Amino acid sequence: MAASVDAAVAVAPPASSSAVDEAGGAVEQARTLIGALNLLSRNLPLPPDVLRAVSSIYHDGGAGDGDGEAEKEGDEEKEGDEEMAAADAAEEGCAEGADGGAAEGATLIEELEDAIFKNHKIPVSYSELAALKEGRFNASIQHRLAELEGLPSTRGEDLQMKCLLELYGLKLLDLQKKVRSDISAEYWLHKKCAYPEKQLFDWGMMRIRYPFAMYGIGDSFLMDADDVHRKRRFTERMSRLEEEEKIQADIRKRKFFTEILNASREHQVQLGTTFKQRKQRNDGVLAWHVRARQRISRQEKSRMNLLKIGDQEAYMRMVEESKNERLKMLLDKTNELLEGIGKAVQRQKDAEHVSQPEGNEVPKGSESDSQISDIKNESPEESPSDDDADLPGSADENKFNAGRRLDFTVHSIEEKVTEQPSALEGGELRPYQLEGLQWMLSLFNNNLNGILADEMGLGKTIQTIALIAYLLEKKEVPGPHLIIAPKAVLPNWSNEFKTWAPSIATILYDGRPDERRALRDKNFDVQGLQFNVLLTHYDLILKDKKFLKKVHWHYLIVDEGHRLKNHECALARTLVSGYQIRRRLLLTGTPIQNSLQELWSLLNFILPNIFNSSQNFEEWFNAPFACDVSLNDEEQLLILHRLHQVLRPFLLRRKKDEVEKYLPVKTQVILKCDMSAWQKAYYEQVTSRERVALGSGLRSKALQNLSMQLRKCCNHPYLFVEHYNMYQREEIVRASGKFELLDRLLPKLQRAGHRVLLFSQMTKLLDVLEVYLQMYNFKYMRLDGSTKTEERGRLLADFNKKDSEYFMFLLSTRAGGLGLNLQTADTVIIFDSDWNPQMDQQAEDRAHRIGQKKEVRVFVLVSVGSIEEEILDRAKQKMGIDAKVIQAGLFNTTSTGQASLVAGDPQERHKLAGN
Ligand SMILES: Nc1ncnc2c1ncn2[C@@H]1O[C@H](COP(=O)(O)OP(=O)(O)OP(=O)(O)O)[C@@H](O)[C@H]1O
Repeated sequence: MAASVDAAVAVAPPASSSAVDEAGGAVEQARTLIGALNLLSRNLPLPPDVLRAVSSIYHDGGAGDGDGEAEKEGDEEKEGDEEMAAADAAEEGCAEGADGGAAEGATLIEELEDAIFKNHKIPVSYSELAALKEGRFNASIQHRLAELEGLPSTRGEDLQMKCLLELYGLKLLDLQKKVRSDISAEYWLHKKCAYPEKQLFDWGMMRIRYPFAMYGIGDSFLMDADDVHRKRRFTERMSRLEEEEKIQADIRKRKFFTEILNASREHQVQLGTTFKQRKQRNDGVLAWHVRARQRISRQEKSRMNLLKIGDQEAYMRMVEESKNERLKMLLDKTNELLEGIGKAVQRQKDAEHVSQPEGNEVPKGSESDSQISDIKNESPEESPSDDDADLPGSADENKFNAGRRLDFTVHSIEEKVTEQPSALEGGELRPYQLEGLQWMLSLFNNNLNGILADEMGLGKTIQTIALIAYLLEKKEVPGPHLIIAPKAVLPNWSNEFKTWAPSIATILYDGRPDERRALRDKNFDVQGLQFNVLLTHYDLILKDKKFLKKVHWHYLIVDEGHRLKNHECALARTLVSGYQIRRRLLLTGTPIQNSLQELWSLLNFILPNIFNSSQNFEEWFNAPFACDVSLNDEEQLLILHRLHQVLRPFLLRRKKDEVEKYLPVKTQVILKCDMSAWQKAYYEQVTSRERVALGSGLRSKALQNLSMQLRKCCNHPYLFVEHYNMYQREEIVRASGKFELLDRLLPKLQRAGHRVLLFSQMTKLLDVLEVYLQMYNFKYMRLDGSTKTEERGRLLADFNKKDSEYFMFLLSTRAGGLGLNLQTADTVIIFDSDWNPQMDQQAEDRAHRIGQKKEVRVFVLVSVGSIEEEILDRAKQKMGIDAKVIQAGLFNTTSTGQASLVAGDPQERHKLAGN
């Protein structure tokens, strides 16, 4: 205890000069301290007043200031031990040179401090304690340094050296601490950062350096005291680690984002490449489709071109190559039809061959002999028959040239006509007329019948007369031939026969019954027939069937053959069933008037064994005209071409602009006129009244009647009143818009030297017109259904004669539109249009025909806002069918291939004939 007190005294700070002034206080403090130490050495608790005094002394700074202390931290970490060892070493060194009780005194002081702190009621924080210890430690170092520096140099050399070493060692203490701390931190960081995944765990362990069990409950103060340095270091390290970690996290983040960025860039590049590839692929596919479409449309175009130029074989080859199943099916079906027709034709020819072995039909011309002999010498077995499926060439080839094969089958026996028969005296046949004659002769030679369908005014009458003359002259076929024509046309026929072939005996079988009986008595005598040709009209075919059917007619020629457009009509039935006729020839300028059905009826009439089913025909060929069948342009054209192939061998049609190049043109002008107030009132009344009538059930009749009444309104109101003569001259014009227009037009036409044909559907209107023309002193003639046959001839002759005084010819469209030659007129007025546009066209062509020298003007009068506008529209539609079927058909001889076959390679003929 004494030692402790001494030590306490020894380590007590030396008294300064100022302290001397307070010496009393210091003595007192020393006493207090000594008393306290005595108590403590006996393990007695410090009374509160002593403790307070000691505390106050201590806190006033006296106790710890300048003390050279050394800490003992037995369980401290290595670094702590090293520090303490260094401190101890320093203290040991000092002890040798100074008094050795200083360390012991310091220990007592520490114990005293600890006791004070233990008994201190106010808790001392860990940091305060740490700071206290640190302060004590530093003070002892400073104290020792001062001691060492203050030592006299007179001591022994060894001691002097030791003291110097200690002095330098202590001076290096701070540096040593710093170096050690840096090295350990670096080492730790290096170690920890090498295994970043362990960091969290290690950090946790660092924070809980010792297990809690090592400290007793309530030893938190102690724990804190132990950890003070460690925590500080840890705090530093932590902050460094955190910093490092932050940097690492930042680096990782950057790396991560860089990777993401790179990946996204890579992805973008990849996407770009993929898009590029996909685009390339899509572009390729698109380009392929475009090319395919272009190829298809090119193919379509070239197929259409082939169709248009009529190269069926090349066309069909292209269709075969294409993958168009629909076209193939159409071709196959129509091919079947063509094959069927071809076989039927062959059957008919064979049958005729057998039944007429004497063969009037065999050509006798020297030129044709060689061509025909082969066929003539053929036995029936050798000739191509319907069941000869083994015609040369592959089935495909047969399919490709089915049209040509049909053509050849029909016209297999050819006879070239180079000059007209000498009996034809009236003029010289034009080249196309000679071709027409040759075509008709070909049908005759092949035991077949046909339709001569040249445009009106191209000389069908003359060509027929030429055929009859040729048969008489070259074939020794004198007839008898029966020519049936509309009554109005009979005089024309009679005149043409007289003009062109006066040597051919012709009788015009017409007139009253007694006149006809007289004719029969004269010409049908027991020795035979006294005529070559009998001309009559349709009515008498029915009326005088009893007599006429007894004759074996060689040729039946029906002019205006479209009369037979209904194969069920009485005339057709009578001719087919009641008459003995070997050959039939139809003449018509308008083979199609309304529908394809009509055309089939004509074909059925001329060749009933071949065109025996309208069903197939219509099924396949009516499609382009049916509203409910959807066909594209090519399909329509194809069907029309196939139809033309069927028709071509049996139908010959030439158009004026093709063959009569010098014929002046015909122009049509539609003149629209307003109706007068009177006409409009009537028009209104008719429509409202008929509307009421329509409700009563008689719909179609009412409609027909309505149409007729409306057309009357459009023409003239006088058609509704009885005594129009009572009106004044001006009234007749003012009452009708069309008359007003005529009133302005006619004087001009007359002054300009034109001559006018005026056609109307209504004879009553012709009456009104007559009144008007008389009022104005226009010279006119009139022809309608009531005009007698002999009178008609005279009228035509008077009108056509040179310097005729007649300015106008009034004609009813029905009676005057057919067969008349009125080419001395150059103006045609269609006062009211027919529902059938072909009727109007026939009327127009009375003037526009061979012999016409001037341009022909056609004026069509139409009342504005009336039914007549609808009639015009309908007319256009109907003309469309005609344009498709007939006009586009190239039914001239060159396009039939017939001419080319005649002139062509004999091998080709043989090939087609199957020989
Ligand atoms: N080769 C010719 N030389 C001179 N005139 C001709 C010739 N051919 C025809 N004609 C004349 O042309 C006119 C019309 O001839 P044709 O009456 O035979 O025609 P079409 O075709 O029968 O007419 P439509 O169909 O109207 O009855 C007639 O006056 C006729 O005399």
